[in-house]
Amino acid sequence: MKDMLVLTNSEDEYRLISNTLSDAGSIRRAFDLNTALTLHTQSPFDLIMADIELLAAHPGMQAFSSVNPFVQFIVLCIRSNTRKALEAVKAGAVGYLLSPFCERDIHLLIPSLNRTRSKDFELEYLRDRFWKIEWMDIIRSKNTSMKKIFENVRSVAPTIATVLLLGETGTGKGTLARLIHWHSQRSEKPFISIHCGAIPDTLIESELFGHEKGAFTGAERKRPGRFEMADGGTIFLDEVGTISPSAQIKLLQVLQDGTFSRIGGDSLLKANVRIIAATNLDLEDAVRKGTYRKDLFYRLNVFPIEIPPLKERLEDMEYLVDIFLKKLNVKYGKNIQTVHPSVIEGFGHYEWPGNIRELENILERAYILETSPVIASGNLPIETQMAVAQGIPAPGTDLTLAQARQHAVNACEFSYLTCLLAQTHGRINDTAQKAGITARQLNRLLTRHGLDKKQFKPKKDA
Ligand SMILES: Nc1ncnc2c1ncn2[C@@H]1O[C@H](COP(=O)(O)OP(=O)(O)OP(=O)(O)O)[C@@H](O)[C@H]1O
Repeated sequence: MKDMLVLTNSEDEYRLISNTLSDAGSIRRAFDLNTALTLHTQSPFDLIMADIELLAAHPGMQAFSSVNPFVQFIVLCIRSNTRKALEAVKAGAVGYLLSPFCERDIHLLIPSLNRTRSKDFELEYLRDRFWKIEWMDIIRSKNTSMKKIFENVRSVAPTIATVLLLGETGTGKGTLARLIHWHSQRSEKPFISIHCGAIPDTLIESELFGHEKGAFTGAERKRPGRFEMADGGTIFLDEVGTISPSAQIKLLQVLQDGTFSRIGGDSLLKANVRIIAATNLDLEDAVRKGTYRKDLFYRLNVFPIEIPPLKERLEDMEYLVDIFLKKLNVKYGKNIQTVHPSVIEGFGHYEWPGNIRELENILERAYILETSPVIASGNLPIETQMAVAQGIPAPGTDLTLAQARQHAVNACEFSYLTCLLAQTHGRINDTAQKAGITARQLNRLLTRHGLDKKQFKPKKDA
């Protein structure tokens, strides 16, 4: 879904664009450049369709790009001004529409729009050189808090500062810890992760700091702990809020003096380890209640990063779905490229108590069960299906009847065409005949719904 802005004084053009692209995302309108820039600064747009005269072409595009470097432009321009439109394309616009234009002209621009966006994104980040290419998908976000988080990660990753990651389960704390490690000076050294909550109190100290032979019953051999294993690298202490009081003391010692000793050992060992900790507990509250050491909390809380739950970063739903489908296609080889737009929209009505992990799991299940090239709501768990159903406009919403009807028609056409194309393996003539329309009409519908017949061709065995 895109956030779009139409900058025009023409009522007809605005109406045509908003009707044609209503399914592609949210659309706002401005009548002059200043208002458009104010709206863009408040909440950056992905796509700006602007009258070339109001946009003032190059300077206008630069002003928008300085807020969001990935914003794309389509210029609207009268036929006798084609030269200006071409100049705008040379200056970076992805296309132009010559007035009077029609619905089909708008649809023809959409595939190049998607292509250009991802290429620009990659080029921007390659130029930037800080982020490693394999992490580019993860750091992609439209959400203001997440963008700030990635800026903070960029500042803190190369240092040795202790980082405390806060957030509900499944929000990506472990993923962020890895991101920090892989962008630190220690990336060639080990990243050792330990889930403190999963280890019994009696074993946690020995897991973290190791033990000497005979230190306790069953300690038949000397064993190094995770801090020794992580030497030179990073240790990730997941669920650090759960560790026992005596382990808290030992951890405090590492944070204060950089030293520790194995259980049953006398000698002090040096810890050359960067600590990243995570918790979904309210540690400040635990300190108030006296169940967590205040001095340890302050030592851990040097650079806190709070990750928002998924329901507060719904703008990223499409990016996340994209990442998971790519992974699933590699794992299961089915070549499912999309999730039905109504499903993505419906995801916005769900609470996501398990956050990104829950999204990943339900997509995997739906992927395995899906027999068409598009994931539809039928294979989702019932509570998610109910949320998706809420996204379908019903009487009483703020849509007009005409808009609600158009929405339903689009959804129906989309699922009908994907099922039929799956049956005919993307053969245009067969599909058109079964649908009772001409091949030309079918091609027009495919363009309108962003469907590509190649997606439906049977895969050749390797
Ligand atoms: N930004 C992201 N993009 C794509 N996938 C992500 C992202 N963040 C997390 N994930 C995926 O979501 C799942 C859960 O993430 P992760 O284990 O990092 O969460 P967590 O907050 O550490 O969970 P817990 O508190 O239960 O340990 C993982 O499979 C991870 O790959």
